[in-house]
Amino acid sequence: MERKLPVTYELQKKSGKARAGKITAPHGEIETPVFMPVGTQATVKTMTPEELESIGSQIILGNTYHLYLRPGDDLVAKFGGLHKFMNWNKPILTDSGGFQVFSLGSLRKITEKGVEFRSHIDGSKHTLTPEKSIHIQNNLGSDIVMLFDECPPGLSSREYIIPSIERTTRWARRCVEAHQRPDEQGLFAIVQGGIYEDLRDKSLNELSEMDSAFSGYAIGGLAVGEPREDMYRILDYIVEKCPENKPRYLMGVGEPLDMLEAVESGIDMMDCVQPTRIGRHGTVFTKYGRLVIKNASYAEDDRPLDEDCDCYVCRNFKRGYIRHLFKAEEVLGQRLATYHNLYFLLKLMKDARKAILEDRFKEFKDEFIKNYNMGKN
Ligand SMILES: O=c1[nH]cnc2cc3nc(NCc4cccs4)[nH]c3cc12
Ligand SMILES: [Zn+2]
Repeated sequence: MERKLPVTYELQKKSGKARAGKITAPHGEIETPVFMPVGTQATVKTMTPEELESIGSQIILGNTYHLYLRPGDDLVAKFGGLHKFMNWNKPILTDSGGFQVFSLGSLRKITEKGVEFRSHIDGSKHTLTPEKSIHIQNNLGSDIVMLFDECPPGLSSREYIIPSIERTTRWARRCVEAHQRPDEQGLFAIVQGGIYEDLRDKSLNELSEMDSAFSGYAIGGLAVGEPREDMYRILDYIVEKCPENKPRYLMGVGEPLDMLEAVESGIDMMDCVQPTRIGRHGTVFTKYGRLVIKNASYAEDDRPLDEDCDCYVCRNFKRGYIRHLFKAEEVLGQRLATYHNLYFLLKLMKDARKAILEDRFKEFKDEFIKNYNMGKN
């Protein structure tokens, strides 16, 4: 008989292809659409768990590659797993590490067995395999475990992608076999196929053979340098073909306009390092587009970062002050910009959810895009 999956999804409302729903995971419920802040090394950089909760974070991401290299998944397990180690008591999704090996590791070699690489920290040699990736994620104790996949470089040829999909499918079978806690940690599939509709079908069809093992489906292989219109075309094609009764997760997307396009195609979950990374460098999201706070024009500007934002930062600090903090290299500047950027994306998803529930998502999206493209700051 079909075993009960540890992560389940309830579709609550559709507005076009856009969906509002609720994910139930071992560490709590998640209202979707949802943005997932990235906590690479067991911390969402510069934020405390208390601050993350206060801005409405429902689920965060941990990186298997980083935590395996440092401090080691065995040590995290000794502390009772990642939730206890970092004092985050809501859901956590861990990625599988394959993508980070290629975006961070060096001297990589990909074989049927897995991926050989040298650590970006100390150059030590390692091999990550489907089994090893799943066992690390079992040690971390995340609510959602990602398959170990290959994300072909952006704009790879069909000749490269076809065999890559077939190996990723063989790896998927090995991940399902290796999973030690299928009743406690939900396993998500990752659909590949580049920018080719027929290869997206191929990947999804091969993974669907194992559907009973999957709590959700991720769309991989995007936001890796392909033209925006290709990403949108593929999303519009493949997302609605994923099972309607399971969450759909778009990996690596965190630009406001891309997020709304993804929601419109039927995506429920997204993650991206952008809001925290650009925040630390002084770029913030506002209703009217991005704003680079170190720009001299803001030196005497007594407006909040975003006059339409009701976050703690926008209610208490002016652009001139935050610019000063960045110019003086005061770490509070990085914290305030990060806090606001995360709040901005979390609120965008909350507003998108409300628009879907009221069946006016298209209007909501068009209005946001009109303002965001004004660029008047
Ligand atoms: O197919 C994928 N498989 C597993 N992890 C991913 C993470 C991903 N992150 C991005 N884009 C955001 C980026 C982050 C750093 C460089 S690009 N695209 C991604 C694709 C994948
Ligand atoms: Zn704000």
